[in-house]
Amino acid sequence: MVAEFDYEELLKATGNFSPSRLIGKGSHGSVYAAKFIIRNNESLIVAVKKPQQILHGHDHHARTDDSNLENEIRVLSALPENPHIIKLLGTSHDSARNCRLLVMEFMPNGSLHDLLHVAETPPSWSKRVETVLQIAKAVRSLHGGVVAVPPHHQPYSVIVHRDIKSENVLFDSDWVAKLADFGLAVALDDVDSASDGPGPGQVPAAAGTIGYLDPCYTAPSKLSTKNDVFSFGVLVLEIVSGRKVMDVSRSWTSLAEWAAPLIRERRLDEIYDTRVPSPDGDVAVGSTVRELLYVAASCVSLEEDCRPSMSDVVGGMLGRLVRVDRFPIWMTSFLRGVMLVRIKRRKKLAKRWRQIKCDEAPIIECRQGVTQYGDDHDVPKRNRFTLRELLLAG
Ligand SMILES: Nc1ncnc2c1ncn2[C@@H]1O[C@H](COP(=O)(O)OP(=O)(O)OP(=O)(O)O)[C@@H](O)[C@H]1O
Repeated sequence: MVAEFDYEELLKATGNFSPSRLIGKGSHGSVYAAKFIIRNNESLIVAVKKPQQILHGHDHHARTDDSNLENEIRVLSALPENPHIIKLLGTSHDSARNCRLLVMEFMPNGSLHDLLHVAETPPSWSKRVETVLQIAKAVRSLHGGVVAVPPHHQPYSVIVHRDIKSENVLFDSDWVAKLADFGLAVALDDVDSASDGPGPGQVPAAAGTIGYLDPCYTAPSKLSTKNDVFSFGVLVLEIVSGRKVMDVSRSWTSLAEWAAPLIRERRLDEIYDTRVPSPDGDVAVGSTVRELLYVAASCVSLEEDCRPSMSDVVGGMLGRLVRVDRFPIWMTSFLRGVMLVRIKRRKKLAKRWRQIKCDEAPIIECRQGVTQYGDDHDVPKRNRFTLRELLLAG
């Protein structure tokens, strides 16, 4: 059940949708910050998305184009909560324009696009790795890859986002990345793959953003989760290289076309973002970033069947990547060493690397030959270790 916000209150909270409250504009709508005073001068800021007005006919009368926004509301309200997917807070009805508005959590730290291409300080390698993993988890959950669905959630349809790009990855106040803009998303259960064309229940026309768009998605009937896997691969290349996905000022125009041959020839250092020191300066970070590029190369393969599923991507990353965000690299490497020693001693654990927990904060997630995927809470307790336990076991 989606909460209903009073339109008059939204008007007040956005200063009548004042331009000073405008935080972003897309091709389908404008997003405003709405400030509510809750109690004792405490305020809560939410983001409100309003559909675009388009000029229509000879007399150029304004008409509201709310089809994308209605689609976004439908998809977001059907999704279970996920820490890496933008949270829908509710809707509101503008009776004058006869359209609905979407109210969602406010993401104060802007988009990944701005962090990569506009911010003065480019992100560290650890931030990049963390963001890739968070987005991979978000897309995996859309594709239905989460095997352990909490009991209060209904199983849900496979959803293809169709517009995965750095502009649609937003950061919350803790710099956690979340996937946003579900205007083009399609629930595969809702469409009849036998019938192309506009209208409810029919497969929508192919759509997406140039540069991220899967070249195999040439007709409505080619709609599949593999389209998102391709866009995700491009996004990873963008994150590692710090380059824009389309750049007409260069000899190449598409990032995927430029990077894929370099990865095949193992010329990975030519792809790294040169604004930050090479990741190869640290063994753990270097191998992690190289791993990301191999994942990206398989995602942007022109053979759809060669692309991994998002479950494979997340599982592979959890199995091989070292999370370097919470502790210095030397500490994660040290803990990895300690864990290896313990594994040798305890044959029982040898085949089942899972996760090292440090005072309940996961720092290394390792899974080998294990096909069960899921978030941190899915990992059985007996395979968790605290820092104290590891040091005592040393
Ligand atoms: N919850 C939010 N918090 C903060 N800023 C946001 C939020 N949602 C969107 N924005 C900003 O508004 C911009 C436009 O939003 P969005 O991409 O959802 O609109 P759109 O019309 O669907 O875009 P597109 O042209 O990609 O279809 C985003 O790029 C982002 O900068």
